[in-house]
Amino acid sequence: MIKLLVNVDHVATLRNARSEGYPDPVEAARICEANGAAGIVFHLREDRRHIKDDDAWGLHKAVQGLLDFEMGATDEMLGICCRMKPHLCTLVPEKREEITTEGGLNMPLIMEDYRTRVLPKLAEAGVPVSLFVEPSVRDMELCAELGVPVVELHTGTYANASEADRPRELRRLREAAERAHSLGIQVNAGHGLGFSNIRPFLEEVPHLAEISIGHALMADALMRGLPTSVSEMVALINEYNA
Ligand SMILES: CC(=O)[C@@H](O)[C@H](O)COP(=O)(O)O
Ligand SMILES: NCC(=O)COP(=O)(O)O
Repeated sequence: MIKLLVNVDHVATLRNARSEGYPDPVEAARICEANGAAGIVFHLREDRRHIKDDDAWGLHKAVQGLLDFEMGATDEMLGICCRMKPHLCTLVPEKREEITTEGGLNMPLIMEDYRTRVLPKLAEAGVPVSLFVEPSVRDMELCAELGVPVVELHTGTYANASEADRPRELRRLREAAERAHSLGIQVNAGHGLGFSNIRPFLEEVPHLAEISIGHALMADALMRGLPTSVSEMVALINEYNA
């Protein structure tokens, strides 16, 4: 059963453009859940460019379904996440100068730090961890070595690929999903997905548990309304759950 989690970061982006206090990401989360989303994702960035700490805590209080807290693995974020105890903490590479997350974690580079500093803190707080990773078989094996229960496959390269390159990107996603599943790891996926590209992805990639969609869904919602965008995306995903 594939679940849709909606990322509400860019409700906060719109609010912050004028600092008027609206639109409210917590209210958006309520609407998403009322229209079939299984949960909510937010990314509390170090620079607080969209979601702020109060939003994060407001979401923690309001969300009835799954809450996925995306973050860079800084000591500050680990402290907040360990206090909050969301359903899932998705660790992502974060760069201040990036416009959005540009890819998955550099697995060989982070192994030692995650093994010794990051994962023990989250384990002690009882927070399940997902690593946002490139769809590569090697990286699935490194995730298994770290003992993480969940991965989120980065779908951004697929989402931005030309028609000619899409089959290759879908193959990489399929092979990574198969390897993660065979290693007993839950397969989530996200970044850059939306109505324009999700069908081939759902057709090709097996073992999906949770899909997170933010920017494209919020852009669609601006034109058609959040209840319509969310309920149509849930219905579309459910075609592949049948
Ligand atoms: C991890 C991921 O792909 C996205 O959720 C990303 O964190 C989005 O960040 P922005 O919302 O800042 O673009
Ligand atoms: N984890 C991916 C996510 O939450 C949403 O990413 P995007 O749809 O905003 O690119």
